[in-house]
Amino acid sequence: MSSPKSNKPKIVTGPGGYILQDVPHLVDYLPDLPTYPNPLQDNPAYSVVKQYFVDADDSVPEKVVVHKDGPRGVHFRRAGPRQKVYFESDEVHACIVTCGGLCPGLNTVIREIVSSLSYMYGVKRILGIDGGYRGFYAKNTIPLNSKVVNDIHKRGGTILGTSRGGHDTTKIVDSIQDRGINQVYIIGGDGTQRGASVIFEEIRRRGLKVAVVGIPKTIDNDIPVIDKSFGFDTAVEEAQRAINAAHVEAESNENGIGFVKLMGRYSGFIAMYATLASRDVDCCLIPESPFYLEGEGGLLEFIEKRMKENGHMVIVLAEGAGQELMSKSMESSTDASGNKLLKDVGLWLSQSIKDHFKKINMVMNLKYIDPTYMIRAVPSNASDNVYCTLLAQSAVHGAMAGYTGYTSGLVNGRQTYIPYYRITEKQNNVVITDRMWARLLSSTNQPSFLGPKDIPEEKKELPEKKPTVNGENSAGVVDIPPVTKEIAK
Ligand SMILES: Nc1ncnc2c1ncn2[C@@H]1O[C@H](COP(=O)(O)OP(=O)(O)O)[C@@H](O)[C@H]1O
Ligand SMILES: O=P(O)(O)OC[C@H]1O[C@](O)(COP(=O)(O)O)[C@@H](O)[C@@H]1O
Ligand SMILES: [Mg+2]
Repeated sequence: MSSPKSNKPKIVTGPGGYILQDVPHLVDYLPDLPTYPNPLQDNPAYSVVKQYFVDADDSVPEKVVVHKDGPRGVHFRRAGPRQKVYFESDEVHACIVTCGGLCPGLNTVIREIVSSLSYMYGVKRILGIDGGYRGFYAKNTIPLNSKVVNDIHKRGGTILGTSRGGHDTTKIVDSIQDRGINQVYIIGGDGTQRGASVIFEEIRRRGLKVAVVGIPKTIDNDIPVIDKSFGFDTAVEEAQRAINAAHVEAESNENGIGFVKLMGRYSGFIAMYATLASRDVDCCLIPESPFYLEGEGGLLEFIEKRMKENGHMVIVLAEGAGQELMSKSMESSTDASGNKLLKDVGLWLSQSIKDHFKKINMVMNLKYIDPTYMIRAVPSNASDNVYCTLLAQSAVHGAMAGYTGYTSGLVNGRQTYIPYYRITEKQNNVVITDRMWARLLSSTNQPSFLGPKDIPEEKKELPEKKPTVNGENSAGVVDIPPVTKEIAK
């Protein structure tokens, strides 16, 4: 195991190739902290639960499908209430912040963090940070209690407000220290979790008794390790409304094309799942799967063929798809967080399709629907609400138990604590050589548009050998393109 005071990963190994990628704990750098009995043991809701405290040695495997002779592999610490806590109820001064883009379920997570702290641990002092990271030092705080958050899960967005950019570690940690905050709940995507990681490092460097907890939010589902992000199901469901409308328009017009653009900067999960769910989609285009327009095997040839066969079609496009096809001369810039701003591939592609049909002198009616922000702004659905609740409760149990520097996340259906480096090192992407994308291709009956040059070498050589993720090969991780992140303050 690495030295507890260092910022090296905490790795515990065991028999049979067992590896625990553990999360930091306050006692790693404050060894003499007192502990207290968990107040949950007197909570009537928990008194009937047979084993309500999680065993200290419980962990959750990252991969559930393993070869019979293979090692036990990587595990994460199981989330849940512990017998001893490192904070007394009166001592806790918590804060919650939401950062990055919107995602259905943000308000539910806020509500459930507040409820868990108040109802399970008797915490009375909870602050909302207004408007993302910069709210720590540039804005007033919002006092939160069960009454204030009672109804908020029925609303989209975040009652705390959010922002991009403005992450100034020193100012943020100064503010945490000055206000006497000792539990920080940070809800946000990949960028936010990177920010949380540096806040945690600074807090550890200063030797503060402050638990830093991340809760992963990403409508694009681009955060690795976790099964999926909260709000993703809601987004896929909401996308159905746009796809249905596109289908109705397409069917009702002569040679109609219904064309829907969905979110997905680098990861096409929303487009892929919305397509699979709908069954009305003839072609799905995502950032991970290159395509080309002209010539044999190109997109335009396929559209023409499908139109001649069916008289209408529906196309779903993720916003990050085909970016490389658009004019290089079009200026590309970044948002305040350093994320590359995308060119509008939807408008460009619909114009290219229109031009093509004009050229071949064929009647065609294209209706372009861009529901991107509508999908993101809705409240979360029932299953996401349950997910948000468990996520928030797990996050709170971990902080009360003294864990810090972690992201709370669902792994193979179990709540876990994941060290930041596993969340921030990679990005979750659709792996187009895996089974899920093949399922989509066979469902839409679209060509892959891939040439041999588009298939990674290792996939050509080792088609069968790679162990599957969750038994389905449904998602993979790739390195984040270095150009995407330049932090603007
Ligand atoms: N590498 C980083 N280090 C510190 N803060 C970061 C980093 N990347 C992003 N952030 C901050 O995290 C916040 C959200 O990031 P952003 O990329 O906009 O959204 P998301 O977290 O949803 O991916 C912003 O305030 C941004 O300044
Ligand atoms: O216009 P905004 O608010 O910058 O958001 C647009 C982007 O937000 C996203 O929903 C992802 O946002 P996050 O990185 O914050 O999760 C992308 O799909 C989209 O490109
Ligand atoms: Mg992001």
